[in-house]
Amino acid sequence: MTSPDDRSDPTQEPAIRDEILRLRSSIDNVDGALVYLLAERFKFTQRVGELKAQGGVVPADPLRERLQIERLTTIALEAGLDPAFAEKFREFIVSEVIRHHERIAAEHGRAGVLDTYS
Ligand SMILES: O=C(O)C(=O)C[C@]1(C(=O)O)C=C[C@@H](O)C=C1
Repeated sequence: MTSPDDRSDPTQEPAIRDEILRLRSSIDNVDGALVYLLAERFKFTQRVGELKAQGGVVPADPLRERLQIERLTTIALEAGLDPAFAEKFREFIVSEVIRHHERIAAEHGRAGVLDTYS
């Protein structure tokens, strides 16, 4: 498959160009893996959202998030990643999950109302 990067020629200098193109291929692999991993994560959180709605549990869990931040800060430091960036990334994903949970809870609520009157 051709990616837009294959068509973007960074420089005429062959040695530099070749290394950049090799690196871009590795970057594409990592980006693809991240998308697959995120899709897996959202499958798990979808189920958590359904269970929370079923059990009447609120979407956000601040204690769980505090533990996530502690754990990911340690991992980021070990891995040589800026922990502030790791936290921004976690927060970005978890906010989206909470939005999904809220939608699932609203749908569950509506289904509950329909059940009552059916
Ligand atoms: O673990 C949960 O309770 C979840 O709903 C999952 C999750 C997450 O995406 O990791 C999302 C929202 C909560 O605030 C905490 C964690």
